[in-house]
Amino acid sequence: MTHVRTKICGLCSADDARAAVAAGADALGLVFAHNSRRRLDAARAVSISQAIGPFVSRVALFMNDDATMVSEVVESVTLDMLQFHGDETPAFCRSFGKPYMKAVAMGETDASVLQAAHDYHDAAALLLDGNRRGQPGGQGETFDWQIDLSAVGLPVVVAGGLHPGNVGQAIAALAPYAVDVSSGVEDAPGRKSADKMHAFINAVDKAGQS
Ligand SMILES: O=C(O)c1ccccc1N[C@@H]1O[C@H](COP(=O)(O)O)[C@@H](O)[C@H]1O
Repeated sequence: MTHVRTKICGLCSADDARAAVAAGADALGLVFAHNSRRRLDAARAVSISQAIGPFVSRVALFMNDDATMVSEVVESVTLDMLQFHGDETPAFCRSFGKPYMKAVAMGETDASVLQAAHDYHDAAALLLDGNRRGQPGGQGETFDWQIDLSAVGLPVVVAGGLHPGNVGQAIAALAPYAVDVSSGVEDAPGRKSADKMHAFINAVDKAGQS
Protein backbone atom coordinates (compact mmCIF):
# COMPACT_ATOMS: atom_id res chain seq x y z
CA MET A 1 0.00 0.00 0.00
CA THR A 2 1.35 3.44 -0.99
CA HIS A 3 0.25 6.79 0.34
CA VAL A 4 0.03 8.96 -2.77
CA ARG A 5 -0.12 12.55 -1.53
CA THR A 6 -2.62 15.08 -2.80
CA LYS A 7 -2.10 18.78 -3.43
CA ILE A 8 -5.17 20.86 -4.16
CA CYS A 9 -4.26 24.05 -5.95
CA GLY A 10 -5.89 27.40 -6.60
CA LEU A 11 -7.69 27.98 -3.31
CA CYS A 12 -9.37 31.37 -3.46
CA SER A 13 -11.12 31.51 -0.09
CA ALA A 14 -10.52 30.49 3.53
CA ASP A 15 -13.70 28.37 3.46
CA ASP A 16 -12.43 26.40 0.45
CA ALA A 17 -9.09 25.91 2.20
CA ARG A 18 -10.81 24.54 5.31
CA ALA A 19 -12.92 22.23 3.13
CA ALA A 20 -9.77 20.97 1.34
CA VAL A 21 -8.10 20.22 4.68
CA ALA A 22 -11.24 18.44 5.89
CA ALA A 23 -11.23 16.35 2.71
CA GLY A 24 -7.69 15.19 3.56
CA ALA A 25 -5.40 17.26 1.32
CA ASP A 26 -1.69 17.04 2.15
CA ALA A 27 -0.82 20.37 0.51
CA LEU A 28 -2.71 23.43 -0.70
CA GLY A 29 -1.66 25.76 -3.49
CA LEU A 30 -1.99 29.54 -3.45
CA VAL A 31 -1.64 31.08 -6.91
CA PHE A 32 0.26 34.34 -7.39
CA ALA A 33 1.02 33.93 -11.11
CA HIS A 34 0.31 37.24 -12.84
CA ASN A 35 -1.54 35.48 -15.68
CA SER A 36 -3.93 33.38 -13.56
CA ARG A 37 -7.63 33.86 -12.99
CA ARG A 38 -6.98 32.36 -9.53
CA ARG A 39 -4.39 34.97 -8.60
CA LEU A 40 -4.44 36.13 -4.95
CA ASP A 41 -3.40 39.43 -3.46
CA ALA A 42 -1.27 39.30 -0.30
CA ALA A 43 -4.11 40.09 2.12
CA ARG A 44 -6.32 37.29 0.84
CA ALA A 45 -3.39 34.88 0.74
CA VAL A 46 -2.60 35.64 4.39
CA SER A 47 -6.21 34.99 5.41
CA ILE A 48 -6.26 31.69 3.50
CA SER A 49 -2.89 30.65 4.89
CA GLN A 50 -4.12 31.34 8.43
CA ALA A 51 -7.15 29.09 7.82
CA ILE A 52 -4.91 26.11 7.00
CA GLY A 53 -4.20 24.00 10.08
CA PRO A 54 -0.87 22.43 11.06
CA PHE A 55 0.64 19.48 9.15
CA VAL A 56 -0.70 20.67 5.80
CA SER A 57 1.83 22.26 3.42
CA ARG A 58 1.28 25.69 1.90
CA VAL A 59 2.63 26.04 -1.63
CA ALA A 60 2.88 29.35 -3.54
CA LEU A 61 2.65 29.15 -7.34
CA PHE A 62 4.38 31.56 -9.75
CA MET A 63 4.82 31.70 -13.50
CA ASN A 64 7.53 33.96 -14.92
CA ASP A 65 6.93 36.49 -12.14
CA ASP A 66 9.65 38.90 -11.16
CA ALA A 67 11.97 38.24 -8.23
CA THR A 68 10.78 41.26 -6.25
CA MET A 69 7.18 40.05 -6.35
CA VAL A 70 8.18 36.50 -5.34
CA SER A 71 10.27 37.87 -2.45
CA GLU A 72 7.38 40.03 -1.23
CA VAL A 73 5.08 37.01 -1.16
CA VAL A 74 7.70 34.89 0.64
CA GLU A 75 8.08 37.62 3.28
CA SER A 76 4.38 38.25 3.86
CA VAL A 77 2.72 34.80 3.65
CA THR A 78 3.51 31.68 5.70
CA LEU A 79 4.71 29.15 3.11
CA ASP A 80 6.39 25.75 2.99
CA MET A 81 7.27 25.53 -0.70
CA LEU A 82 7.39 27.46 -3.98
CA GLN A 83 6.10 26.11 -7.31
CA PHE A 84 7.44 27.58 -10.56
CA HIS A 85 5.48 27.07 -13.77
CA GLY A 86 7.39 29.13 -16.31
CA ASP A 87 10.88 29.49 -17.74
CA GLU A 88 12.49 30.17 -14.35
CA THR A 89 16.12 29.05 -14.22
CA PRO A 90 17.41 26.71 -11.49
CA ALA A 91 19.32 29.64 -9.96
CA PHE A 92 16.13 31.75 -9.83
CA CYS A 93 14.11 28.90 -8.28
CA ARG A 94 16.60 28.31 -5.48
CA SER A 95 17.29 31.99 -4.77
CA PHE A 96 14.38 32.47 -2.32
CA GLY A 97 15.69 30.08 0.32
CA LYS A 98 12.61 27.83 0.23
CA PRO A 99 12.15 24.28 -1.05
CA TYR A 100 10.82 24.48 -4.58
CA MET A 101 9.01 22.38 -7.16
CA LYS A 102 9.54 22.96 -10.89
CA ALA A 103 6.75 22.32 -13.36
CA VAL A 104 7.51 20.65 -16.70
CA ALA A 105 5.13 21.42 -19.57
CA MET A 106 4.23 18.00 -21.01
CA GLY A 107 1.80 19.20 -23.66
CA GLU A 108 4.39 19.12 -26.41
CA THR A 109 6.32 16.32 -28.06
CA ASP A 110 9.84 17.31 -27.01
CA ALA A 111 9.24 17.75 -23.26
CA SER A 112 12.21 16.12 -21.53
CA VAL A 113 11.54 15.11 -17.97
CA LEU A 114 15.05 13.69 -17.62
CA GLN A 115 16.62 16.95 -18.78
CA ALA A 116 14.52 18.87 -16.24
CA ALA A 117 15.51 16.40 -13.50
CA HIS A 118 19.16 17.06 -14.38
CA ASP A 119 18.82 20.85 -14.56
CA TYR A 120 16.66 21.17 -11.41
CA HIS A 121 18.45 18.44 -9.44
CA ASP A 122 18.03 20.34 -6.14
CA ALA A 123 14.25 20.67 -6.53
CA ALA A 124 12.08 19.02 -3.90
CA ALA A 125 9.98 17.57 -6.73
CA LEU A 126 9.21 17.85 -10.44
CA LEU A 127 5.60 18.55 -11.35
CA LEU A 128 4.41 17.26 -14.74
CA ASP A 129 1.59 19.37 -16.14
CA GLY A 130 -0.46 18.95 -19.31
CA ASN A 131 0.05 22.49 -20.56
CA ARG A 132 2.20 23.51 -23.53
CA ARG A 133 5.36 25.47 -22.79
CA GLY A 134 4.51 29.16 -22.38
CA GLN A 135 0.82 28.47 -21.75
CA PRO A 136 -0.46 28.76 -18.20
CA GLY A 137 -1.33 25.57 -16.33
CA GLY A 138 -4.57 25.04 -14.49
CA GLN A 139 -6.44 24.54 -17.77
CA GLY A 140 -7.58 20.98 -17.12
CA GLU A 141 -5.40 19.43 -19.85
CA THR A 142 -3.98 15.90 -19.48
CA PHE A 143 -0.81 14.52 -21.13
CA ASP A 144 0.15 11.08 -22.42
CA TRP A 145 0.70 9.00 -19.28
CA GLN A 146 2.56 6.23 -21.14
CA ILE A 147 6.02 7.40 -20.12
CA ASP A 148 8.76 5.78 -18.09
CA LEU A 149 9.69 7.85 -15.04
CA SER A 150 11.98 5.31 -13.40
CA ALA A 151 15.19 7.29 -14.13
CA VAL A 152 13.93 10.69 -12.91
CA GLY A 153 15.47 10.43 -9.44
CA LEU A 154 13.23 13.12 -7.91
CA PRO A 155 9.74 12.84 -6.44
CA VAL A 156 7.24 13.29 -9.29
CA VAL A 157 3.95 15.14 -8.90
CA VAL A 158 1.43 14.45 -11.66
CA ALA A 159 -0.95 17.26 -12.64
CA GLY A 160 -3.03 18.38 -15.57
CA GLY A 161 -6.65 17.54 -16.18
CA LEU A 162 -7.01 15.22 -13.21
CA HIS A 163 -10.44 14.66 -11.67
CA PRO A 164 -12.07 12.01 -9.46
CA GLY A 165 -12.82 9.85 -12.50
CA ASN A 166 -9.30 9.61 -13.96
CA VAL A 167 -6.84 10.10 -11.10
CA GLY A 168 -6.78 6.36 -10.31
CA GLN A 169 -5.74 5.64 -13.90
CA ALA A 170 -2.97 8.27 -13.71
CA ILE A 171 -1.65 6.75 -10.48
CA ALA A 172 -1.75 3.22 -11.95
CA ALA A 173 0.19 4.39 -15.03
CA LEU A 174 2.80 6.61 -13.40
CA ALA A 175 3.07 5.62 -9.71
CA PRO A 176 3.76 9.25 -8.70
CA TYR A 177 4.80 10.57 -5.30
CA ALA A 178 1.82 12.94 -5.40
CA VAL A 179 -0.96 14.29 -7.59
CA ASP A 180 -2.05 17.91 -7.98
CA VAL A 181 -5.49 19.12 -9.02
CA SER A 182 -7.21 22.42 -9.56
CA SER A 183 -9.89 22.60 -12.29
CA GLY A 184 -11.08 19.02 -11.69
CA VAL A 185 -12.37 19.79 -8.18
CA GLU A 186 -14.03 23.12 -9.00
CA ASP A 187 -17.72 23.99 -9.33
CA ALA A 188 -16.81 27.23 -11.12
CA PRO A 189 -13.48 28.93 -11.91
CA GLY A 190 -11.80 29.63 -8.57
CA ARG A 191 -14.52 27.94 -6.47
CA LYS A 192 -13.73 24.50 -5.09
CA SER A 193 -16.38 21.82 -4.53
CA ALA A 194 -16.19 20.02 -1.17
CA ASP A 195 -17.86 16.95 -2.73
CA LYS A 196 -15.38 16.82 -5.62
CA MET A 197 -12.40 17.25 -3.27
CA HIS A 198 -13.66 14.35 -1.11
CA ALA A 199 -14.27 12.20 -4.20
CA PHE A 200 -10.82 13.02 -5.56
CA ILE A 201 -8.98 12.11 -2.35
CA ASN A 202 -11.05 8.92 -1.95
CA ALA A 203 -10.03 7.93 -5.49
CA VAL A 204 -6.35 8.67 -4.71
CA ASP A 205 -6.49 6.58 -1.52
CA LYS A 206 -8.22 3.74 -3.36
CA ALA A 207 -5.59 3.75 -6.12
CA GLY A 208 -2.81 3.66 -3.50
CA GLN A 209 -4.30 0.49 -2.01
CA SER A 210 -4.29 -1.53 -5.23
O1 LIG B 1 -4.12 27.29 -11.45
C1 LIG B 1 -3.70 28.21 -12.16
O2 LIG B 1 -4.40 29.21 -12.39
C2 LIG B 1 -2.35 28.14 -12.77
C3 LIG B 1 -1.82 29.25 -13.40
C4 LIG B 1 -0.56 29.22 -13.96
C5 LIG B 1 0.20 28.06 -13.88
C6 LIG B 1 -0.31 26.94 -13.26
C7 LIG B 1 -1.58 26.94 -12.70
N1 LIG B 1 -2.12 25.83 -12.07
C8 LIG B 1 -1.51 24.54 -11.98
O3 LIG B 1 -1.72 23.80 -13.15
C9 LIG B 1 -1.72 22.41 -12.84
C10 LIG B 1 -2.89 21.71 -13.51
O4 LIG B 1 -4.12 22.24 -13.10
P1 LIG B 1 -5.51 21.58 -13.55
O5 LIG B 1 -5.84 20.54 -12.52
O6 LIG B 1 -5.32 21.00 -14.92
O7 LIG B 1 -6.49 22.68 -13.53
C11 LIG B 1 -1.71 22.30 -11.33
O8 LIG B 1 -0.40 22.05 -10.92
C12 LIG B 1 -2.08 23.68 -10.88
O9 LIG B 1 -1.41 23.90 -9.69
